[in-house]
Amino acid sequence: MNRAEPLLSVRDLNAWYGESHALHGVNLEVFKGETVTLLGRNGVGKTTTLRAIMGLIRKRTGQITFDGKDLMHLPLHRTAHAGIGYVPEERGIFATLTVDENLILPPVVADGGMSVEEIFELFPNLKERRNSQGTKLSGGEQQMLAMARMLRTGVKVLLLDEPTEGLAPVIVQRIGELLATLKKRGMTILLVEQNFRFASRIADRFYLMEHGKVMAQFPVGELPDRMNLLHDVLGV
Ligand SMILES: Nc1ncnc2c1ncn2[C@@H]1O[C@H](COP(=O)(O)OP(=O)(O)OP(=O)(O)O)[C@@H](O)[C@H]1O
Repeated sequence: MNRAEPLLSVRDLNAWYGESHALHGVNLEVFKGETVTLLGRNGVGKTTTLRAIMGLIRKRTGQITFDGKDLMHLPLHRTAHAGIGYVPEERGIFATLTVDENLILPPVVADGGMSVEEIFELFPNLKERRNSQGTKLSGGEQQMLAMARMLRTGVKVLLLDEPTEGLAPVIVQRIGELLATLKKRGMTILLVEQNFRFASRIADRFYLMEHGKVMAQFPVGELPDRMNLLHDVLGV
């Protein structure tokens, strides 16, 4: 795959919750090794975009291509197997299982995933807590575990929904460092983030969403020129 061919491509994506039309033709692309952030106010459709890519919203139209595969026509259980790791906002840690058990539960979908020992090198705090139950973890530890367990599976892209939400600044910084390390290791990341300062430090490119569609996109280098727009749209 070369730079001209995106790893993930979304074209004219529409999605509905019952009769409620939530996405109105989203277009976006993520290239291999990029960190791309979806920005936008509450309710503009960022989470819905991730869920529609994963196939968790079945009432959808448009085209979604990942690593050369057409995701629109895959059954739900095949989407994760195609190599996309989704970390939802609510994190989805199994409360009654230990850190170790949570880590080994998701099935390996492709070669190239990290071993549990490699994961513990990257997340030493999880190693210390390896026998603790999910319920006993702090919010930051749960977020790290939710990300860490995807790394074992060999996924090629991570879809992360607001990984810093509700976390203390020092933990937010730690998550930023982890994402930078994953990026150095070649991981491709599509991030939904309300914390603009956090996103501006780690993203290569931004998509700004409004009313269920992308209203602007720009690389990190254009951030200074886009601050007025971001101020108007996001209030930052
Ligand atoms: N389960 C649902 N049923 C019906 N409508 C929904 C559902 N989830 C979201 N919506 C609606 O779809 C629209 C897009 O919501 P979405 O959660 O994708 O926005 P968002 O940009 O991720 O915002 P937030 O940061 O608040 O999650 C909103 O109008 C929301 O009210």
